[in-house]
Amino acid sequence: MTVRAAFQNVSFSHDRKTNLALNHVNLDIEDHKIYGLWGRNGAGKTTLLHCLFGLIQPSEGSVSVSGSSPMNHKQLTEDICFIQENHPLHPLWKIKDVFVISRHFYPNWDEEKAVQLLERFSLDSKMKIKQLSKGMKTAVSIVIGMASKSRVTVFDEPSNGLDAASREAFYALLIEEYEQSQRTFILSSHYIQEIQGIVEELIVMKQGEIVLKEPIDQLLERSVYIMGQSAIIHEHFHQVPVLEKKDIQDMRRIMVETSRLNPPGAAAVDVQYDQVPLQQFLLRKTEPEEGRE
Ligand SMILES: Nc1ncnc2c1ncn2[C@@H]1O[C@H](COP(=O)(O)OP(=O)(O)OP(=O)(O)O)[C@@H](O)[C@H]1O
Repeated sequence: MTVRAAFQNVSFSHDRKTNLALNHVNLDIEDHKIYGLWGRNGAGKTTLLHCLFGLIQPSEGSVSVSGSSPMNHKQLTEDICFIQENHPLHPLWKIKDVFVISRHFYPNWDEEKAVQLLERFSLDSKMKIKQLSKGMKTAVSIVIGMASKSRVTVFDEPSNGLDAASREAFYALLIEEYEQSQRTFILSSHYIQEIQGIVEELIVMKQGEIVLKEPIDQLLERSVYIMGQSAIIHEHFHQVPVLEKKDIQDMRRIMVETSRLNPPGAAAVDVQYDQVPLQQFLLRKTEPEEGRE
């Protein structure tokens, strides 16, 4: 796979103090993948995306997109499109004006696609931005991202304000576009349940660091609940690192990572295994250290 963008040992502080919003981040973004970006509030996702888009310069390390630094690099707009949450659109513009501006901004702009997608969201190009609801504005920004044809397209909280039908339309569009191109998409979202069926690989941040970058299927497979009699769980799994423990009367349920799970004779033990909802697993994985059991 071709690496389209790379972070090498990137650190960044907003206040030029020791408080690092990005802490020695190393990350490769490959061509033709759908990534999810997840982290708790303040984890560093926006700062990471701003570095990728060249809006801020790392205090340390380097970022490259298609081999060049994205800082003040106008030509890179064909390689990267960043659709922010509440993407800034002038209230007096009509949607068709937005398309004219986008055509100048994105060298690979696909007007036919833009018009087609607008219809999918039941929007009229003559409508002014100020006439649009929150969800309709989000839909316009999604159309920009899709029709930009940029190699790396970032959608920050892409379903902001979208109703169920529009969300479904967005994810269907994303898959269509992904299948017909070599594009890479990054979906930054707090709603992991919504994106987990779409993304191939998940990047998880905690306190400025990348704590996980893994195919989503693998993540789902290796996070398990083990349930059984407390005494049995204790006897057979007391050496396994536990992410979460719950006792109900004489029964115990523990959350573990299977990659670390190798208890002797586990197969013969009378316990039940269950898949952990991804959100629960991620919450435990990103818990502040002192909050962990
Ligand atoms: N303009 C700023 N000035 C000072 N500190 C900032 C600024 N923007 C962000 N930070 C700090 O940088 C860290 C990372 O913030 P960032 O906005 O990148 O997180 P995030 O993961 O996008 O959070 P959220 O999910 O809440 O949007 C936080 O500790 C935050 O307090």
